[in-house]
Amino acid sequence: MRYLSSGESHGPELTVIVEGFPSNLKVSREAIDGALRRRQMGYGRGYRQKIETDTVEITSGLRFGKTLGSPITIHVVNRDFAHWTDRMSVWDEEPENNKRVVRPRPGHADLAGAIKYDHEDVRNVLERASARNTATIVAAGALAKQLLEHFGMRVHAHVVEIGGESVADEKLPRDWDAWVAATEASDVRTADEEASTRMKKKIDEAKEAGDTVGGVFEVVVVGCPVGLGSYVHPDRKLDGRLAGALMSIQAIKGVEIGLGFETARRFGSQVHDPIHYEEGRYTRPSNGAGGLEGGVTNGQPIVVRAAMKPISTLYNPLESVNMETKASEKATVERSDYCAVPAASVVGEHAVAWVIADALLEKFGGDSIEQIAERLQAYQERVAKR
Ligand SMILES: Cc1cc2nc3c(=O)[nH]c(=O)nc-3n(C[C@H](O)[C@H](O)[C@H](O)COP(=O)(O)O)c2cc1C
Ligand SMILES: C=C(O[C@@H]1CC(C(=O)O)=C[C@@H](OP(=O)(O)O)[C@H]1O)C(=O)O
Repeated sequence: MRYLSSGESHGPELTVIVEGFPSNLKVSREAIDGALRRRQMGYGRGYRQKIETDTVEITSGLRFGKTLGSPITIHVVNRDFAHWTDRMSVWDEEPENNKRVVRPRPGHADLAGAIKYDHEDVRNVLERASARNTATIVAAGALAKQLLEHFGMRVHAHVVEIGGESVADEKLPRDWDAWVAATEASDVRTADEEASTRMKKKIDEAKEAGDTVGGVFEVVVVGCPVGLGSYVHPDRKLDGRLAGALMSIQAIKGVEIGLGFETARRFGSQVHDPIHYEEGRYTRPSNGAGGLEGGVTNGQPIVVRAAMKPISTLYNPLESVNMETKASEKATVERSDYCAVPAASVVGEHAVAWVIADALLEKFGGDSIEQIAERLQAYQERVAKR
């Protein structure tokens, strides 16, 4: 299964084509729209989200709401394009009419991208580098999530840290449904109200100072069968594939699986999960591995964390250089978010769902939902005998 996305942040639309998705899954368009809405929300977002109401139009790959096995084309309109038609014209080339962006913003692809692609106007870089494109990750991932849900797997993300303010470990939710409900009710997507107040204060502080903050989110997958991914070759290791999917989200600077970086500070006996055999099945009393050993799922919940750097555009800008005159000047200020960790957690949730669904299809093949179901059931019967 693969997907390809396109679209500039202030162009007419974003497009995603999903290929290799199995046939006969009844798809909920409302669920995709719901996921897109969740991505738009969160304390610290900028004015753009008041303009956009992301919803999908699906123009291929479905018939009467069921997948056909053919490529699925999804469109998300950029409502803001209406305000940018001159500056974002696809055909007319009148750069004189354009106010060019020439003072690259530190932390963005602006400078390196302009040099790499020979652009005089940094807008030619920032339009595609923008995290607006994360709507396409969510749209494709929302399809993947529905596939996983069909087979009893659930994926959810929550925010565990913003600007150094974190959710206390003992407050990390244990009950799945209560956790999801609490996360969704929170405007910073954390189930700990007290931490949420501290996080919002940090975001307010940053906003007041013309500054920005980052944070950490966690994605959890439950119901995954043992044996997705493989230890036999580097590019088949599921831990590497998950890390790659999360790291390629804009502004993600670190990924941890299970105890992650903490493993480096502990003795082995405090890191690895003992193996027991109880009531006819293998059990693990802890999950420091975060559900992955040797790049293979071990049947425990998958737990992955990602660290997001503070938003790059600062209203109180850092020093930059005018690329035309080479004079030292302040960086360009583009309309911006102050904190997008809650939004990024929704993106991460869908990036993870995509990778897991892809691994599920690899293991169980199948062009249709029915074929996958047969193979999954046969496999689970085998696993039960081990
Ligand atoms: C959901 C989301 C929203 C973002 N919003 C903004 C924004 O409003 N302004 C900004 O400067 N950067 C924003 N970013 C981050 C930039 O896109 C990112 O810093 C830039 O692409 C470079 O990141 P990289 O070096 O990790 O690739 C956002 C990122 C995400 C995931
Ligand atoms: C548009 C989205 O995020 C954008 C990501 C972004 C960036 O530089 O990454 C910059 C901002 O763009 P604008 O200047 O148009 O407000 C954000 O709003 C979105 O998430 O839908």
